[in-house]
Amino acid sequence: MFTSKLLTLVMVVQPPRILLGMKKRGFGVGRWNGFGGKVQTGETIEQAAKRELWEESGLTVDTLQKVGEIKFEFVGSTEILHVHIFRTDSYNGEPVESEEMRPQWFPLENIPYDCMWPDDVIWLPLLLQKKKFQGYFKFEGHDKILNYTLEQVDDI
Ligand SMILES: Nc1nc(NC2CC2)cc(N2CCN(C3COC3)CC2)n1
Repeated sequence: MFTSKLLTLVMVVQPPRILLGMKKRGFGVGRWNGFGGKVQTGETIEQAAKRELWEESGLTVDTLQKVGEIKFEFVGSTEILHVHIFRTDSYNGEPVESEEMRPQWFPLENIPYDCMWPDDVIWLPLLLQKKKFQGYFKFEGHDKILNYTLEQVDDI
């Protein structure tokens, strides 16, 4: 019996650069990532994505583009992480460090994949090409991908 945990992830992309945050604590600490977190009762997934982006980076956005969904399974756990992934090219404010994240701009030609979750190098290029995708990754621990599926979709 698997349970599903709804999570959000927002990638702020302003070619030729992408905004990432260094996770300072908790799940994924020490890795660069987009901004996101849990979906609270009574909010939509998109509202949660905007809230978490603001809480973690200080940025507000008018619109988010839904670009993908990825489910993550971990050997030995019955909890599936169901991550809804969004992209935005425009935002208001300036990025500020939070308790959770230290934001930094990176050139799209030099994304620090070695210091990100191992799945990112597989799906992030699709996001950057403005493709929509659906995926499933099975992890052993936090560093090893045992297997995965990733398909482009017309609607997500
Ligand atoms: N890029 C990327 N990869 C992931 N891979 C799976 C872990 C193997 C997960 C992931 N997120 C799930 C965790 N979420 C945290 C913020 O509060 C919870 C951010 C988005 N983000």
